[in-house]
Amino acid sequence: MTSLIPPIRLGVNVDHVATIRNARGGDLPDPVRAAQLACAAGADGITAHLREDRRHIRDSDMRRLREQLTVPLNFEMAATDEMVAIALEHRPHAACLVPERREERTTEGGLDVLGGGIDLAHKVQKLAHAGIRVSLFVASDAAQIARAADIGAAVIELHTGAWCEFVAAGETAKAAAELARLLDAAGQGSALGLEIHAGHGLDYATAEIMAAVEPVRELNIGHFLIGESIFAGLEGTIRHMRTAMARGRARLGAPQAA
Ligand SMILES: CC(=O)[C@@H](O)[C@H](O)COP(=O)(O)O
Ligand SMILES: NCC(=O)COP(=O)(O)O
Repeated sequence: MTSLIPPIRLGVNVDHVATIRNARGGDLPDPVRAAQLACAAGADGITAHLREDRRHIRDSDMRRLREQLTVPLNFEMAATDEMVAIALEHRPHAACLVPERREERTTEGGLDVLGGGIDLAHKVQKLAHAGIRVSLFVASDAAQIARAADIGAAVIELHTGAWCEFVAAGETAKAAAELARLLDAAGQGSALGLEIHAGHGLDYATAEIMAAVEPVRELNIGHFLIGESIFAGLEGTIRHMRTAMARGRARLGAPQAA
């Protein structure tokens, strides 16, 4: 019997290989080498976020990733004219539009799709017309998700950061409430015809849980994988993550409790 469970992809985010490189300047460790190793170990795609302040990924990294990778490249970018021009130059497989604040330590909250108005809609259309699959990085907010579908995004990536923080802090009630919001958002987005991705702050345990959410088709994971690879190596870490995701996905095919 063939399985009807849709597969789930793993996108490996190599930003924080560049963070370590940039701590000393120079060229090592090379995020492109990490991307190639990640692919050899089972990543389905690579994600890189070219921040406006270039704190980790550099313009030359984007160019080299685009030239040297054979798997899909997911270019995370702020919704600015500068980043749209760079995306149009490199034509990655996907562009994920994310909110960006210079003073933040990492991406806080989702993109304000409603507040982005017609300007954001035009940017989405421009990228899509160039053959780039457009994803919007959003919070679990029904109005923002509805607007993402209205302006022609193909994908939403749900921000799992708050949920992961509650899980890590042992705040079980808050974690359960946030997970319920993520599940609702995944269901809503899928019903609107959007492909659903999820990411931010995921580790083995939280990725396993997300992999068991049927509409979720891709997880993008970086900080945990790069950190863990110090202890277990990048290849071993990615294989371990794939096993955790497969275990979560397999639950969809298991008999459900009455
Ligand atoms: C959009 C997102 O959740 C991640 O790609 C994140 O931006 C990783 O990079 P930072 O750690 O710089 O936020
Ligand atoms: N879009 C999320 C991503 O690419 C990775 O986020 P993180 O695992 O580095 O927090």
